[in-house]
Amino acid sequence: MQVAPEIPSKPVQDILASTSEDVPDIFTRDAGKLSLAADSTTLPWMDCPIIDFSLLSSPDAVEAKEELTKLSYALVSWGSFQVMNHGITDSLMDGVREVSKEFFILPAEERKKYLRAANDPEGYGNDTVMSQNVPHNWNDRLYLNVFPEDQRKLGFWPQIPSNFRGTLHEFTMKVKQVNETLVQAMARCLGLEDNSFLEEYGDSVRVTARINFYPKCPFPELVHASRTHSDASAITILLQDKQVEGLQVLKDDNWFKVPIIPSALFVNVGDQMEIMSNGIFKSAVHRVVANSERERLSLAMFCSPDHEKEIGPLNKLVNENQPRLYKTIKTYGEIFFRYHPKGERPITAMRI
Ligand SMILES: O=C(O)CCC(=O)C(=O)O
Ligand SMILES: [Fe+2]
Repeated sequence: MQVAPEIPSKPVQDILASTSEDVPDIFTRDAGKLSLAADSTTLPWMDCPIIDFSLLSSPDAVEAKEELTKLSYALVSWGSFQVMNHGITDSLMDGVREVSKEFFILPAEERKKYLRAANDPEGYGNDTVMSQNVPHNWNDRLYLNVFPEDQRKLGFWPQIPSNFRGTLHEFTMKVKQVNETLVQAMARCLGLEDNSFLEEYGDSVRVTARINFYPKCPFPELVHASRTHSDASAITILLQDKQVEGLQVLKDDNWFKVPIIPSALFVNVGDQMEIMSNGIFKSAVHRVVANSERERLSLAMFCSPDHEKEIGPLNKLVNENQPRLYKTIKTYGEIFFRYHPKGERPITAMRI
């Protein structure tokens, strides 16, 4: 498929600084269809299981089984859940939030050094948009390949603050461990060998960090902070803002607000796990709403199979009662970037 040309945009912060308009129209293209602000006050809170990570590998078989049952429910119903006792300290989580925030509030001249190129997601700036009908997100993000280490393009890694690189590295190594344990538990949920999904990852898990900064918006009901989407990953491990909500998850056609649970990580199933599980686990459809009072920061760590690895529904999950639902695919990340910028959902094109 031909890659459509990108419709260029600057970081939201810099557009705001250079215009007299409250909300420029590149952000409000489908404002007629939006009623996000009204929704946000009246929507119910998401009431999904909180998984105690430490119990997933408990030597007490009954305890471990109970936690696995909770996890199974979360994976097939919500496609997302909160995780406690994951082994990442509060001080590391605060540290990574802190260095991220420090980057986003640097003067434009300094931030500019890390701007991404057209049609390439890696680096700093607004997301790629390829259709005049698709609004830009009210979101500046820094998108970095963080693992394997030889995939890092350090030119995009901020030098200020000086502890940015070390802190993100430390956080990445911890997230990698959380991914492994969770993906093993997810295989157990389906009665499979622990490493069934990890083997599909190929030589190594790929971790991409997406640090999201959502500036305050004078008319939040007119914009998307992040348009409705599901992630391209196998699973996403998300560090939410500590104080400002905004993330919402879709379940059975209804939107739910995701609460902030201090010390917890929010995990969602991405498209590649939905494909590998032959549709048993649901990739979570979610969005983020803007806020007029406060800016918001989040850090999504996308854990995915190696780009060169072909993935598809696991053979053990395909049978007469469960026919194969998805094609075998490679480099899903690239497929994602052909569909999402046009406002389309890539996973629907992967169905047989
Ligand atoms: O900001 C959030 O809470 C979620 C961000 C998100 O969905 C993403 O980066 O893919
Ligand atoms: Fe997402």
